[in-house]
Amino acid sequence: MASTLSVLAAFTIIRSTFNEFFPNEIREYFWSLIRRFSPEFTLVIEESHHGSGNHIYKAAMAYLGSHVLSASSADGSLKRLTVGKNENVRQFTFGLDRHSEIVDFFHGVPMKWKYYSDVNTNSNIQLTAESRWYELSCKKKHAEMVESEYLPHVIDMAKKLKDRNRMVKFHTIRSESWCSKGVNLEHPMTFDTLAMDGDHKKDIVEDLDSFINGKEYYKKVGKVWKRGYLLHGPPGTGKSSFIAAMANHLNFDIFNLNLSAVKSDSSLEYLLLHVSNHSILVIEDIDCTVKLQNREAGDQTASYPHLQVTLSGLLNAIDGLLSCCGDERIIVFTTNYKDRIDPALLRAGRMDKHICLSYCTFSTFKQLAAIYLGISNHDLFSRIEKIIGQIKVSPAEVAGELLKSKDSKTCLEGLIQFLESKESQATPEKTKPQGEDGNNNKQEKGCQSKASTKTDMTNGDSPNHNAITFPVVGSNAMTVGEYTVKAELTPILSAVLLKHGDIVANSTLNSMQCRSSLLEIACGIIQKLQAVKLEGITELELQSLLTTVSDLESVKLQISWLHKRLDEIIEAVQLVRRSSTLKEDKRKNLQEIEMEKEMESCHTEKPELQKKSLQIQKMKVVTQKHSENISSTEAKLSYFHERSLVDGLL
Ligand SMILES: Nc1ncnc2c1ncn2[C@@H]1O[C@H](COP(=O)(O)OP(=O)(O)OP(=O)(O)O)[C@@H](O)[C@H]1O
Repeated sequence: MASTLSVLAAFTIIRSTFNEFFPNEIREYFWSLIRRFSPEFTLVIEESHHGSGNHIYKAAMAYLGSHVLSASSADGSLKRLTVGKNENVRQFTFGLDRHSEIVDFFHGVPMKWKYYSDVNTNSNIQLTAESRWYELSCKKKHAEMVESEYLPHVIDMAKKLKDRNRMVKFHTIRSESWCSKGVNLEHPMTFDTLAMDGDHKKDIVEDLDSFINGKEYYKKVGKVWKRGYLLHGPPGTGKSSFIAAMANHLNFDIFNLNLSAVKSDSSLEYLLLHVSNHSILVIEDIDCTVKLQNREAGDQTASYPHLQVTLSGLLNAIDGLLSCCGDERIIVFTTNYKDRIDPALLRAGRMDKHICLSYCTFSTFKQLAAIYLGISNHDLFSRIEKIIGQIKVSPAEVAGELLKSKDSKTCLEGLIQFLESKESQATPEKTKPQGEDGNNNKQEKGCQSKASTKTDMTNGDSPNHNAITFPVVGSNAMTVGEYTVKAELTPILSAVLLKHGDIVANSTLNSMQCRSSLLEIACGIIQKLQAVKLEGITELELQSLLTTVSDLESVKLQISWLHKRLDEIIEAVQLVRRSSTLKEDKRKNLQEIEMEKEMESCHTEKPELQKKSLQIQKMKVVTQKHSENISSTEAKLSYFHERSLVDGLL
């Protein structure tokens, strides 16, 4: 290589001396003669090609940029390099300086690259334009290899280098189209810092890698190059963190699609059509953002009539448009309730991988301790192991405790206290809701949730509110058909029997007295819901009602419709809480932005200014996300604000 370069250097000197003494026409003639008899051939790769950007030029720039630094330090022949960086890349990018040369070896064949630029001045219109080009030279006998192998290799490598170095962007929608630029996603989560049980992490990373390296495979088997992931599990178990880790691993942009802000199926199609390649399309809380409730569970439209995107609209958009107008795309759905999603959405080919992120096990805790505290063992671990297996605590809660101090012992003691207080707050076995997150009575299928006997009720409800009394058949009883219930409940019972048929007909209890009591309890729940507004009932009260409904279902009372409605109301109550937290966060953020702006005006030094602007930008993004979440939450809540809690049930 050294000798090749010294020959090249000598050749350059002769060439420039020659250029000084002879006019242009003679020089041109001379070089054309040389070229005719030369064993070499040269490709000129100009910056623009037929009036538009030349992809090969751009690829050469990126490809050579990755070689120049090592070439210059290897033999010192390259004395001048260009270097640069902007907000769209992670690392410095290097390049060949004007009239510099580099030799790249491909299958042992030297490929000579030289970079040129020239300024052309048009004196008539006083316009100057710089033209830039690369010249790639090699022996004529390798011309075919250059075309069929080397240039594709340069393009392929350039793409990989570019993908590796680009900043991951986060895109959101505004007024039903994607915000134009997206913001840099500088989320630090990676698969190394994400705690997960067992070998799941390894499997997932392998799955992602085989997906991005699978272009040829997908082509061969005639499949569109896309993959769907369903992330399910209770709040705070790392679903969003998982998406960030995915984006960082693949260096893919995230397109966060808030379906409740999309007004129609055709708007959805438009949005999906404008998601770029090499990206992750995220649809969070899929179970409650569109009319996608499990079709088998009954009428969907009654539940959330304000939502516009339909299940078939979503299926069409995913299968139709994504299939033919994009490449290398990942689509991620998240939900806290997998069993509420229609099976059509979950089938392989749409959601290829279902990943459950569940409550913290001892193994997850140990990973968090290693990540947050840098320890793999401690005397206090055995106490934590004992409690953590008994309660439902999310990794987010554990991580929060581990962040409180830099001292491991203090953190672990704090965590033990926290776990113990959760354990003591939990509702007793008899009234516990059975759902995975303690808020939903259904156990998530396919999710390794812990066999917990406790529930997390952190909404400040007093345990006394749990005591709901039901009417008992007494002297003021009246009959409806064969059943006798308290007089005030007869209108409800009549309406129930009319709308849902004889819901007690299949009950395992045979006596009319028992059956009447079951009906009376069910009607009592409806009466209770009729009498209150969303704000007038606590989550704990609702959980208690739900437990009763489950008991009634266990003796085959057909009231899945009531169960479903209670689930929805509980979710709405949680949304109310979430909405007020978001509003508070947003308020604080806006305050902080104002303060940062003031401080920005006090800083005159450029780096400080940039830092402040960056902080403000980040906070604006968070605030924007909060606003979107608040409006989607309010949209969901408006249904219950405008109606009775039992609207449509009777
Ligand atoms: N598995 C995990 N490993 C490491 N950290 C975690 C994990 N799960 C949660 N965390 C921590 O908790 C925080 C909140 O978690 P995250 O937002 O990812 O949960 P989520 O499941 O998306 O919650 P939600 O359903 O409420 O949106 C994260 O920023 C992270 O610090």
